[in-house]
Amino acid sequence: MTEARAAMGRIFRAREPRGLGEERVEGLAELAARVRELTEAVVLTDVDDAEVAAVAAQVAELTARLNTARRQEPPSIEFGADGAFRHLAGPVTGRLNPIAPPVEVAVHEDGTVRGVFTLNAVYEGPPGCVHGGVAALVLDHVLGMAAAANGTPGMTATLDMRYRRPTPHGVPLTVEAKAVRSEGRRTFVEAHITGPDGKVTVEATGMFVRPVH
Ligand SMILES: CCCCCCCCCCCCCC(=O)SCCNC(=O)CCNC(=O)[C@H](O)C(C)(C)COP(=O)(O)OP(=O)(O)OC[C@H]1O[C@@H](n2cnc3c(N)ncnc32)[C@H](O)[C@@H]1OP(=O)(O)O
Repeated sequence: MTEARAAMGRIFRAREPRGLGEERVEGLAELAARVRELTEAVVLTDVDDAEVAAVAAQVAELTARLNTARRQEPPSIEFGADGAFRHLAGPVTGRLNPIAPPVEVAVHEDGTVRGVFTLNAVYEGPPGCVHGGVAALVLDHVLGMAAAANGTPGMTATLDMRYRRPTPHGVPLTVEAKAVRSEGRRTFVEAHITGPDGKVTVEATGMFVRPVH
């Protein structure tokens, strides 16, 4: 973990953000959670047209309120109080990003990254199933985290997916990733998603290339 932190620090030193502060993080995470609920409600609502129009007008007002003070960029990767890096506004694990499920991840001492998450109907592809591109999004992210946990963070150069069986939505899923080897600037990582029955639904391998600095 220390090696991973050093490597991440080297890459992000130039744009290491000021931390948001835990109180602000919790406030923004609460806002993102409410917007996630709103998004699901929009996808599933069956209220009448007048109510849809009224809610749309109210949501536009709320968006305008948030836009009265805007950052130039979303919060980037930073180190939390526990020393682990966190991607607060990322689209997979980011608690501050309403489009992130979010996947709750833990990085273990041996470099394995494990996450638990539930994808609701917002992420549907085929009826009742998670969209394959969303599964790829989740897997790419945890593969990247595992490359970083290995002390060899990098950009995704290749991503191979094997969709073994449909991934159901609305039920708890787990994801696990681990770096298997590094050669020069390249790190090879494997990952999979498991359904609630313990069966693997999707497998992925990724090759990550460490940027030159
Ligand atoms: C940056 C760190 C982020 C960490 C965040 C962690 C937490 C968040 C997790 C978020 C996770 C989300 C992550 C994301 O979403 S990352 C976003 C999605 N990925 C990208 O946008 C990457 C775009 N591509 C590039 O930037 C460059 O092409 C890269 C950096 C990949 C290589 O360009 P560069 O010019 O620097 O490299 P090089 O040409 O000197 O080649 C170097 C070596 O690599 C080999 N090679 C290269 N490409 C390929 C290929 N396609 N297949 C097979 N091999 C390939 C090449 O043969 C050579 O090997 P060797 O001859 O040395 O043996």
